[in-house]
Amino acid sequence: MLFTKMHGLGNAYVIFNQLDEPIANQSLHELSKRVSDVNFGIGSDGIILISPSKVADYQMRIFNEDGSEAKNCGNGLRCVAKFLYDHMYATSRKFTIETLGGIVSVEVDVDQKHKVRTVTVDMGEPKLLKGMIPMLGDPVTVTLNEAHQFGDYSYHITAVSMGNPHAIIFVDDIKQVPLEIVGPLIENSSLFPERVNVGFVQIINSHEIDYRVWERGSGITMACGTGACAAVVAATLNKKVDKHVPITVHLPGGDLTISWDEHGHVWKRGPANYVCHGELDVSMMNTDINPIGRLII
Ligand SMILES: N[C@@H](CCC[C@H](N)C(=O)O)C(=O)O
Repeated sequence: MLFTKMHGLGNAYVIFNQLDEPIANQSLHELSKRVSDVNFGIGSDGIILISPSKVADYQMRIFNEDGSEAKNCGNGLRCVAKFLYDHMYATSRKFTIETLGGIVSVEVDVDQKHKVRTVTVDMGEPKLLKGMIPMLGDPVTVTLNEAHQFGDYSYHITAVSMGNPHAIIFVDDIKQVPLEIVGPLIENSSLFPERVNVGFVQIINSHEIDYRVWERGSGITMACGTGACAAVVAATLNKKVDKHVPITVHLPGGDLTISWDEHGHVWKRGPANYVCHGELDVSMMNTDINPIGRLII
């Protein structure tokens, strides 16, 4: 099985391209757990599969490090767009990608050698109703700065779905947040029947925020694209940043530019990068031995 490891601001995914040949029949949940393992696998925050689509130009599926499948992945979309354009599957700079969370449009920006530099994604409209997150409570109400207790910690939550669920919490000092403790507490809270991604936001000024994330199914990551979008939506709803202007989101892995426009769509622009291409020995995946990626650098 050929693979490409890529990252969006340090949020790393092992990508399997099924456009020419489907990968061997096996549990994708198990594959993701094994491949993502940093000691016995390749090491990543999850895996992504690119396949043909009946309703868009391409299809993307994403599995977290713990093997669970997610409906969307903002950083993964930029990686997939770069892969498709650089490898000449996509011949136009604009194309569409189907995710379980809906169809998104991407537009690549290329350098002089015609390689993708940054990708802009129309992430669509955020969903705010509790029933759409999903979150316990009246399904037709919005969770806006709502107080909740998680073990010893009390936080005010704004809930936003970007195809996948995010709980956004504003704090004065993001560095003081014990993310490895409160992340899993909130992720697995009974408030969120499908678990939740947990993002902490510190407002820098009206067009700049700091954001740290605990991802559902992957833990602390260097960046989360859908989470950055959710953070800007939550900051706008809570009147903490300017409306309809580009907001710079500083993440541990780098910056993203997010705009929530007057038509209700969230736009995300940022880079995507390669780590390596390699070959995974499928026969080893069918035994108890953990997979080994043979890297072709
Ligand atoms: N890192 C991703 C989100 C990946 C899925 C997420 N952990 C979930 O389970 O919803 C991004 O960049 O958006």
